[in-house]
Amino acid sequence: MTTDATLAADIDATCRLTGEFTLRSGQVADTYFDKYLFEAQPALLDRVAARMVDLLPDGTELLGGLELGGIPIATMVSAKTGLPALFVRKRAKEYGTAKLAEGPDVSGRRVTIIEDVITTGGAVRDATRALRELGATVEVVVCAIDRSPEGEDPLADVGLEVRSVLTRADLDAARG
Ligand SMILES: O=P(O)(O)OC[C@H]1O[C@H](OP(=O)(O)OP(=O)(O)O)[C@H](O)[C@@H]1O
Ligand SMILES: O=C(O)c1cc(=O)[nH]c(=O)[nH]1
Repeated sequence: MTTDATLAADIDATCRLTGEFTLRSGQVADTYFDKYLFEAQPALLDRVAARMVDLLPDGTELLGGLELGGIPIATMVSAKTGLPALFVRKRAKEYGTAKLAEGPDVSGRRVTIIEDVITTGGAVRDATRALRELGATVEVVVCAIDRSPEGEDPLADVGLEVRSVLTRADLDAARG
């Protein structure tokens, strides 16, 4: 098990923006965690990925990184574990291989989704349904930041367990 006592404070100091932000869900928030600001820093990305390795469920066969922000994280976790990565598009490409999930075939494989931020769970829900339609078994998402309302289980409706490196409460508590 990796311990990283300052990760929450370091991510918060790097990523927290304040202002008025329209989120993917259409919600308007006064706080935004810009994941690209930690993903762009290899040492921080490495620390987040190290924590994710500990959170991966046994039996994971493929790491499904969601476009766009989940992809660098999934790649780093893949490098640490040797598990193959998938690069999961929001929409299938309309030419060439026309794939939604780039990389190995997912049919019959156990995919753990790797995501950057969860707010309502909408993006992860869409990807879960799409991967299941392709024949994957999807039971767990590992995310860097879970900012969904405390005590709620945003993906229970699709039977998905959320495992997060950091919650909104962790980031608020670590705020300098
Ligand atoms: O839980 P939700 O309410 O769906 O919100 C979280 C999603 O919103 C962002 O996606 P966006 O499309 O903005 O991200 P990208 O920059 O990774 O493409 C974020 O990366 C999550 O995928
Ligand atoms: O819900 C979102 O769209 C969202 C929230 C957030 O804090 N960071 C992010 O990248 N997306």
